[in-house]
Amino acid sequence: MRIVSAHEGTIPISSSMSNAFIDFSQMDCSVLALVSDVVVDGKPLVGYGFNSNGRYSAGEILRRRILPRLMAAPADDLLDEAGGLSPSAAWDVMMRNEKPGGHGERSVAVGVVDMALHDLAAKVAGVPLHRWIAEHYGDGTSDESVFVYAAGGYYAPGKTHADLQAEMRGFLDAGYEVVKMKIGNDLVDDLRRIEAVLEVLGGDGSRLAVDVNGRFDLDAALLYAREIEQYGLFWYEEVGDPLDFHLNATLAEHYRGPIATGENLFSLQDARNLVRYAGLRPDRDWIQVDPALGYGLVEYRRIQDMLAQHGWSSRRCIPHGGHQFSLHIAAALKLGGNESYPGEFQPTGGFADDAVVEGGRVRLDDRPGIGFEGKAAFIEVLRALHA
Ligand SMILES: O=C([O-])CC(=O)C(=O)O
Ligand SMILES: [Mg+2]
Repeated sequence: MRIVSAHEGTIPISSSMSNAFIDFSQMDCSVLALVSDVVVDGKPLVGYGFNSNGRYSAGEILRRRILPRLMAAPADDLLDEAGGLSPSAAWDVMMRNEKPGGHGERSVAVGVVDMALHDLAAKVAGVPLHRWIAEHYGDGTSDESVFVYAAGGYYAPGKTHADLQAEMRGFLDAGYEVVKMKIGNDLVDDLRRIEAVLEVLGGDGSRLAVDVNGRFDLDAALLYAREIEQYGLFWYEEVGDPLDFHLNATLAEHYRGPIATGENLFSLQDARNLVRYAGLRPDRDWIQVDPALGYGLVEYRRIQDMLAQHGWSSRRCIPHGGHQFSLHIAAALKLGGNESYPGEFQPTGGFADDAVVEGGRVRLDDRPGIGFEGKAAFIEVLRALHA
């Protein structure tokens, strides 16, 4: 098989909300279609990818470096020994003449292509991606359903505590059991917001995660830690700068509850430094590396191998991003779960339109590949790329 053409574009996923570090008024996203020469029912199979959320589109890198290398490679360089499309062989091609370190947003560009390659490989095999992953990289089996938590609770102009409560109630009504909200703007107001959400959760802090988005210095991290420890929260997320491992290690000495971080670490090397130096505790903390932002699933598997060598279970990983790609990865690599954005980051965010969350878990469906075809508003955008 051969990739006949690559079609890359940028779409807005902007909104009026903000976290403690950025607003999303200018947020956008790279999207990609890889058209193959494999024809089924009179149509070529096409693999689709996009770059999760939270980092801007990476079109320049895709257009100038990554896609030209992919498209110039002899077809055989992208295949495995059995003649199937090999995302790991393609990874080596895409990363030719790229120095180590300084991963920046190159990892985002490679992640978009890696997602499309995996979508295509599974479609060629005629199976849902989780099955393809389980067969090629896993133990041959996937979890039938995946734990998901509902992420939201953003700051937004005019948003009241009652609005926040209504949002969280909506998540519970939709079948979620754990919810996440943003904190980090103002201690007094944040404590009131947390208590408002706890009211909706019947006072059960173990069902509420809070996310600082990297805003705090060490003093603020410890101050908030002292204030929120009493609630017994699900986790305290990305408290300081993603690369400030010392801050995280000091926090872990003082805060007994679970800590989550890693959504802004984009490489094996960064994830390894996190595990080596950030004081994370394999019995309670969570690693949130997002395969779409961090060089794709090929790199994410290397991260999983590294974690296993350091005594970490894959069940301690719950990727950031709330996308369908990670949902398949979570099922096939037996992760702890996956993020979900029931309301945000449209049209890319969320799972298939017919996905049902029950008891805080979502079942995988049988659509071939990642299954963007089951997400009407998004597949329309993706198909327009190669129409
Ligand atoms: O607000 C964001 O950038 C998204 C985020 O941190 C998350 O989903 O954990
Ligand atoms: Mg986060």
